[in-house]
Amino acid sequence: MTENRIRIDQEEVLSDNWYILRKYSYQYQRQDGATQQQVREVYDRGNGATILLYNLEQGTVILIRQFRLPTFLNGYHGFLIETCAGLLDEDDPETCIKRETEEETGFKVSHVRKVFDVFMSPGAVTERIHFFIGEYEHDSRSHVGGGLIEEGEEIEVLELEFDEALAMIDRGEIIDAKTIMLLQHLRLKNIL
Ligand SMILES: Nc1nc2c(ncn2[C@@H]2O[C@H](COP(=O)(O)OP(=O)(O)O[C@H]3O[C@H](CO)[C@@H](O)[C@H](O)[C@@H]3O)[C@@H](O)[C@H]2O)c(=O)[nH]1
Ligand SMILES: [Mg+2]
Repeated sequence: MTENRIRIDQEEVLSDNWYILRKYSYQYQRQDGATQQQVREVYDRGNGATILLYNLEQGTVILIRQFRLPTFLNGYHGFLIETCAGLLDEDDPETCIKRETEEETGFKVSHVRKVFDVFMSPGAVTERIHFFIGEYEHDSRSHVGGGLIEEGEEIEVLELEFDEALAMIDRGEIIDAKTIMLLQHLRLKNIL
């Protein structure tokens, strides 16, 4: 598989509002050498970062709860439990996640560890999310968190026993992909 099997012929902006939705027309070369014209819509909202904060002594993790309209529209009550996360904007992933951690949870973290990065919805969205873990301490909390009121954020900070968070996946109470992946990562690598 090489890049030269793909030739972008046309790009049309369908919506350029908060983020950008484009329609692409491209030539796709199949494995037998035949070419095919294909059309796909792609949503570009930049890249993001997320972090699972954990405390080794207490055996706890920090998660957040906030309203997510797309989940509400798809039959859920909308108040999703997630790991802290944000869009990169102009920052590198590590700077972004440290900033988001303080904005959303109030904790200042100085050391974070990158674990992997992931395309979360590769059929439709360009976004690649950088995943981190990091230890938090109560005395490094500068405020109660909550996010930015002017951006409409109302973020509830939850401190949970790690085993309880894992049980919440089994009970269907945690249903966000990045959150499940990071909780399972801590267990798989015997970190907590
Ligand atoms: N007015 C307006 N505001 C928007 C719109 N879309 C997003 N916002 C606002 O833009 C801000 C983005 O906040 P961040 O904390 O930077 O991003 P996030 O929404 O938490 O996204 C993170 O999690 C996503 C879900 O897993 C990830 O997709 C993303 O990469 C990132 O990690 C939020 O205040 C959100 O309400 C929109 O269409 N209109
Ligand atoms: Mg966020």
